[in-house]
Amino acid sequence: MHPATPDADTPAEGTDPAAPAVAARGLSKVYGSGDSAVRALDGVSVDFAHGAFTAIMGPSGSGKSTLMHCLAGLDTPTSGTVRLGRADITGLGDRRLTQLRRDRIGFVFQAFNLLPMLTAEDNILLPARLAGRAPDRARFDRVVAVTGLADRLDHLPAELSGGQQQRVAVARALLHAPEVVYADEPTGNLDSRSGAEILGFLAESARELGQTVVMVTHDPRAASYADRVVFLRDGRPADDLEAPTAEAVSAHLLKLES
Ligand SMILES: Nc1ncnc2c1ncn2[C@@H]1O[C@H](COP(=O)(O)OP(=O)(O)OP(=O)(O)O)[C@@H](O)[C@H]1O
Repeated sequence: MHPATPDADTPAEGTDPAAPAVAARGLSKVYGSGDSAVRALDGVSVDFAHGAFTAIMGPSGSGKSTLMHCLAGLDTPTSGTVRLGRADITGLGDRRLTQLRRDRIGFVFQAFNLLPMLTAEDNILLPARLAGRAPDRARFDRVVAVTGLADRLDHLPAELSGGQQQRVAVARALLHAPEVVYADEPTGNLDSRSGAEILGFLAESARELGQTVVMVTHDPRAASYADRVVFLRDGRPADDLEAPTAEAVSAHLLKLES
């Protein structure tokens, strides 16, 4: 299905299909001050296109998590701006940021953060219920179909494999058609088969649901599922690779680490 098709995925207010889904301009982040100051990001400008699946990679300490946290409104940059669609999210207060994360962003982290006493279905629906939104049934059915969870909906997390639990977390993140899904090492706790499944779902959600996905990973094989890899070094974009293969990603990483 084409991302621009007007249906349950109608973009939220403030989006502009012609503009990037997310744009960072001159983003810097300094932790601490004086002699102990660490410049985690050093003037990062990068765009993430609508419906693209992008991996962020780079050596340890290169600023990947800091960049993702600033893009997602979980951390405040020292300078520079982040736009989500047309909206500049830098400088928003805590309340507005919390609301924006809830309404317009989805998160998939390494720890699945499912509630053990709720079924898969109730876990997927929980954020919508907490936000007081009536869940969109058509969207729910589509997301459940994409994540292959139809016959697992009444299971508790403890009755699901790690891969299935992570699929529930992905479905939960995708349900409200967020403008962007941020995934931080989403396969870190999974065996390679379950990891491949989750990456397949993220890639499919970009292709079939028009979902913008930004993923931090250390794994060249994981990055090869993305449409593009942005490499960081010392808090700065160092390289950009389209249609990555695991081999090409490894070669770029080796070059960056040398
Ligand atoms: N809260 C913090 N206080 C001080 N320094 C920090 C903080 N968070 C990160 N840093 C520093 O900022 C730099 C970038 O960290 P960041 O976690 O973004 O890197 P990363 O590329 O995600 O690393 P890794 O691959 O090891 O997870 C590092 O030097 C780190 O030590």
